[in-house]
Amino acid sequence: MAAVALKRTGQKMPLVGFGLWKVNRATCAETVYNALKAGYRLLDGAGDYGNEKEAGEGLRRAISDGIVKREDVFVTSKLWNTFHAHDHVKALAKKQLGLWGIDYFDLFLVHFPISLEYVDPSHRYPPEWWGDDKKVHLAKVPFQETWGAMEELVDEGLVKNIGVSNVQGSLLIDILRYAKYEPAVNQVELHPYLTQEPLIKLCGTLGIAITAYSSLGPQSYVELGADKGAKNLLEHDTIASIASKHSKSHAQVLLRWAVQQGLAVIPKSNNHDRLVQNLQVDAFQLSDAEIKEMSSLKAFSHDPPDASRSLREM
Ligand SMILES: NC(=O)C1=CN([C@@H]2O[C@H](COP(=O)(O)OP(=O)(O)OC[C@H]3O[C@@H](n4cnc5c(N)ncnc54)[C@H](OP(=O)(O)O)[C@@H]3O)[C@@H](O)[C@H]2O)C=CC1
Repeated sequence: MAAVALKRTGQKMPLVGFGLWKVNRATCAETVYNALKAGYRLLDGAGDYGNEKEAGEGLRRAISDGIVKREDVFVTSKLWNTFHAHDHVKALAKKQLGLWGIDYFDLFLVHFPISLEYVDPSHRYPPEWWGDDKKVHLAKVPFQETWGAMEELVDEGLVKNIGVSNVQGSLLIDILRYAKYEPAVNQVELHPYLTQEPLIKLCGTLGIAITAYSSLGPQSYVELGADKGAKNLLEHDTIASIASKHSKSHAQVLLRWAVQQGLAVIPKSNNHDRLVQNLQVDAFQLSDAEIKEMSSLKAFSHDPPDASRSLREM
């Protein structure tokens, strides 16, 4: 499977992985087991997804059945916004590793570059480990403090690589000024409606790999201009026509568009046939003209996610 070598460690990150957001908790262990059996070698989880325990069960069952070894699977997890303070970072990473039942993450990302930190000292470790936003008082933790704690996770062997998510250019450049270990990955929303060209260029220059999420299109495409003719990307005529030329599904064409640009993708599906189909994006090639045509759909794009937007959405 195609992979990208991460800076500093040189570890290979598969370009196609399995996303765990909204994977039903009740069937998550089975889904993860089946994803590994089907050939996925990257699992993209997060504390916020609420299914890491079940994902870990699926992974450990696949290991004990001899389908994979731990070192064959690239496991990503993320630090949620309420745990940016120095002491919370390690506590959370350890808690999440415990849920998975593994002793290291291949990649640990700061989920959003905003912090909603508990300021009440009696809530040093909040009762609900993913946080109860009603009890949170906004207390901005300087990103440098969070990043320093992320670096300590590397030094202690709890994580192999560290990175960020939903980060735009200015903060990336800021991190480089104080980082002992530069971010290896930036995970962002990226698809033909939100092509993120300046960010791709910047990350390319800095040697930071990009993982694209929502590759099959934004969930909120209506906000992007349904009134101006914007369509669900999966149903867009341009995608349909390219897919039919290659005898591939619309989803495969959307995933191929990213992978062919060297971007990793992490499609999620609760449906086994779609899960299998999403892995099969290596056996065909889009032409440069097709990539360009798809990228031109960005006419309906919205501003990249930023801290204020993310805050509003929580
Ligand atoms: N860092 C961050 O802030 C974020 C990270 N992510 C990560 O990215 C992953 C993927 O992103 P996500 O936004 O979930 O969206 P995707 O683009 O992967 O999927 C969107 C929906 O498309 C459906 N789908 C999947 N495969 C196919 C197919 N072949 N044909 C038709 N429909 C299909 C799925 O429904 P069904 O299950 O019914 O198949 C799914 O709910 C997440 O699981 C998560 O790991 C996501 C959002 C934010």
